Amino acid sequence: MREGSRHERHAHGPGVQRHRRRSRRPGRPGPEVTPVPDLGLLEISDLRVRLGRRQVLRGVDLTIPARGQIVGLFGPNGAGKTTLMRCLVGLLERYQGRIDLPGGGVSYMPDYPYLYPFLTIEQCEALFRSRYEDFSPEVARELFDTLGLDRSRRVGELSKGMSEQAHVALTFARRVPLYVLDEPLAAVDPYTRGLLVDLVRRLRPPDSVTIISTHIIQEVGELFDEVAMLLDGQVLRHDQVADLPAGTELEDVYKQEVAARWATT
Ligand SMILES: Nc1ncnc2c1ncn2[C@@H]1O[C@H](COP(=O)(O)OP(=O)(O)OP(=O)(O)O)[C@@H](O)[C@H]1O
Repeated sequence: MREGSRHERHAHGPGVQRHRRRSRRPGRPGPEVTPVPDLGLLEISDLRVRLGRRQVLRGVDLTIPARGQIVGLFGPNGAGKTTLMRCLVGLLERYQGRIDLPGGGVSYMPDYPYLYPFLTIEQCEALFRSRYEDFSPEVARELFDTLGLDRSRRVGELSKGMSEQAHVALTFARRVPLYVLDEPLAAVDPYTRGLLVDLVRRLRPPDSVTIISTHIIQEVGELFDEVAMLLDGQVLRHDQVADLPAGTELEDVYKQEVAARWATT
């Protein structure tokens, strides 16, 4: 939990400019109007990050309205996925450009385990509950029950895949408009991956955005509504999965794009 706390503290740091929802005040009765959905928006404009002597992000532009969709973030090793995610959650504040997030909090799962190994899952759950007002014990219970994770077991005793499941479940048990998960499924077995995918689809808030970085493109292709491909610190392409030609294999698209880009540089 130690890292989670740190992340959350920084997730609202000064580097992140937030898009705020307008509050609605009761007014005089007026003409009947169809309410316009007050959707949040994730908007990244010309994001640039330098780490040491390396220009890691070189002008990332990405706009995603928060409509409950799941966005897959792909890209070869070193493309800048983790760096981009760290900017989004406020862990990396030294950047140029602009980030507007849907107001209301971020639930982040980094690419390494952070739960205290000496706590049971149940105790981790209690910690989340006391730490985050937006934590839903009902959603947590449904996630853990469906996954079949024994909540009385200590985190340190779990297998790698089980530990990943526990991290993912706790991440999604929070009710926030933005979920950011850095390679959450690498060690989870294919059957449970399917279960998790279904759970996330069913349980995510309808006006949220979920961003998941992964190298397992083929198997979880059906998970994503959108895919953004990052290469050399820039967004190479951003597609709605529904707009891709029928039968398109995401992995093939991705490999062709990377090969084409690297052939010209
Ligand atoms: N602290 C740092 N100092 C200098 N360079 C860094 C630092 N952290 C990351 N980098 C560099 O930034 C680039 C992007 O790294 P990042 O971890 O964002 O890539 P990634 O797309 O998440 O890669 P992977 O798929 O391997 O996880 C890499 O070239 C990496 O070496």
